[in-house]
This record gives sequence, C-alpha cells and structure tokens, in this order.
Amino acid sequence: MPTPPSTTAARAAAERLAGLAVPAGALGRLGELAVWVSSVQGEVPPRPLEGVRLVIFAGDHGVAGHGVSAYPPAITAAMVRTFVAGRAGVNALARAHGVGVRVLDVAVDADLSDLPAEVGAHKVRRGSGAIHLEDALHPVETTRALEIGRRAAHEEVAAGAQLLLSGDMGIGNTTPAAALVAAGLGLDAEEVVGRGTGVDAEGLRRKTAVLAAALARAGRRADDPVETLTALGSADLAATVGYLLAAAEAGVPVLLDGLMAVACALSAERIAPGTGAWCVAGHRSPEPAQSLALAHLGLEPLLDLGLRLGEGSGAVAAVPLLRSAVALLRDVAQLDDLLPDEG
Ligand SMILES: Cc1cc2ncn([C@H]3O[C@H](COP(=O)(O)O)[C@@H](O)[C@H]3O)c2cc1C
Ligand SMILES: O=C(O)c1cccnc1
Repeated sequence: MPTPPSTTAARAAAERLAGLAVPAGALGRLGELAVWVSSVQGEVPPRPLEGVRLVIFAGDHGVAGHGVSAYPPAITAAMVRTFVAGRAGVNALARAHGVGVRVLDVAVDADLSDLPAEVGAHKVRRGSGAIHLEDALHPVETTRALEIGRRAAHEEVAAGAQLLLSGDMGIGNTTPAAALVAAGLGLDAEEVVGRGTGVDAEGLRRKTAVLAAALARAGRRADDPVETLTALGSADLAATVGYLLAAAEAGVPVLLDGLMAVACALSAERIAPGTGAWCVAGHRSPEPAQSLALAHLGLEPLLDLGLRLGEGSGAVAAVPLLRSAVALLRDVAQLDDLLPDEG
C-alpha cells in the first residue's frame, strides 16, 4: 500500500496559501492544486515541476473486430508509428508544454520490430482477447503486464521524473476500460457505455451488448481486481495499472487523462487502497465511465473541454495548470510582508 501524501506539508502549504498577497480564496482551484503538489512532494513551497513524463501503453483488443469502434484495428499500429515520429495529437501538446513522451508496444497486433528496440522490448502478446468471448489475458500475462508498467514507472522516476502521466493507444480500448469501471463499481453495461471514437446508434447497441456479455461471462471474478484485469482488461491496461501502482508507491504524483487512465486508476485503487491520493484528474472525458470512476475516487477534473482523444492528451493539456499552481504558491509575496509594521 502506498504511504499517504504528507499532511504536515499540506497544512503548511495551506497556511502559506492563506497568507499570500491575494484576497482569501482568490486562487480557487489553483490554490488547492498548489497545496496538493506540496503534500505529494512533502515540500513547502512546492518545487517547480521538472521531468514531466508521459508513457503511452499501446495494445490491440479482440473486441475491435466485433463492431465496437468507429475505426479499424489497423489504426493502432499506425498511431504507434506516428507517436515515434512525433506527429500525433499528444506529441504536439507535449512539445508545447515540455512533456517527455515514451511509447511502449505492450500488445499491438502487428510486427513493429523495425521501430526503436525500446518500444517493443517488453511486448506481452499480439492483441488481448475479445472479452465477451474469452479472457483478455492468461493470468501469467496479467502479472507480466503489471510488472512491465511498474518497471516503466521505476525507470522514469530513476531518470528524474517528478510527475507521471499515462497515455493509451488501442482501437477498441474504451470497451475493456468501461468493463473495468463496471466491474469496480458494480454497474451495468448501459450505465458505463460511451461512444468512444464516435460509434453510431447501431455501434452503441453492439458495444453495450459486448460489454453486457463480457460482464456476465466474468461473473463474480469481477470482485477481485487482478482477476478483473485478466478477464475483462487487456495487457496494455494492466501495464497502465502497474505504472500507476508503482508511481504511488514511489511517492511520485500522477496526472490522469481520460477513460483509460481513470479506469486504470480505479483498478489500482482496488488493488492498493490509497493510490488515488497520489492522482489528480487532468480533464473530464465525455465517456460516462470516466466520470463515474472519478466520482468514486473523489477526483474533480481540472479541464472540461469535450476532449475525447486519449493518448494522454487531456493530462498533458492540464500540465500548465499544475505549473501555474506551483508558481503562485512559490513566488507570490505574503500579504503581511507588504504592510508597514505597526507600532
Ligand atoms: C486516428 C485515431 C487516433 C487516436 N488516438 C487515440 N485514439 C483513441 O481512440 C481509441 C478508443 O476508442 P474506441 O474504443 O472507440 O476505438 C483508442 O485507440 C484511443 O487511444 C485514437 C483513435 C483514432 C481513430
Ligand atoms: O476518454 C478518453 O480518453 C477517450 C475517449 C474516446 C476515445 N479515446 C479516448
């Protein structure tokens, strides 16, 4: 279990915030955010956030062959190549905001061995199982995927990361991610299903049926969070869970993205209660399952832009807000220091 963020630092940060040369409460959520950064860093004022790193976990999903996405599975491998080339949506945002990007092929159903070796060095399998028909993974693969994600986080922390973001790439992945949320919160398919890349009414019906069949197939196995990953998740989602678990254990804060990141944070919280305290929510996705999971974790997203891209984009877009919060609590004078001494 992760140790909680420092309450001593949070108290001292709240005191510093209350004394700033601004009207009480005028910094709104930026003030709260600055206090949170202090508490996860254990430092007042908080340190400027250097080493902000995004790891994108890529993989294919058997359900993508069953009409649950508006796009074909071949997009997954093409987008992995695009991340490596620096030309995806999240690359543009990451360059604008000084965020380092790394992509890992955990379970893409394609041969990407021509890409730099580190991309596919820990590939678990080619595609995860179609969860309405079969388990996503063999239990040994779940363990391996969790370990790959943990290792990625440890490597980033060892290289100096002070804030970690996770990204996703995989056509069809909003289906297993919604299944993780349904399993974690005891909800039905209809309550968690969303349009993902933009399926039409017929697609939404198919996706709901796939989700309902998957949840029925998993049955009581959904009561156990690791079994849930095996039955209803995927290798790339399990790796993301491992990444979030390791970040919290290392005491490194996490900025969450959309549905996949938040479904994995919910899974991580089920495995190791307290993980969510190390997370802040970057944005609200239109996917209902993301809002349901955020509410359960007690997280209120910073941005609400109608963004439904994934890749870590909503987290990267929120990085300037975290940096703004830190700058305010570090650099603004104390009101008492501006006033002439009395007496
Ligand atoms: C060109 C393109 C780039 C993307 N980047 C992220 N996603 C996002 O959309 C997919 C999930 O939605 P669904 O479950 O409906 O397939 C994932 O690949 C996710 O990363 C993309 C999707 C497309 C088509
Ligand atoms: O919530 C997300 O991050 C999301 C939604 C739709 C498609 N891809 C990602």
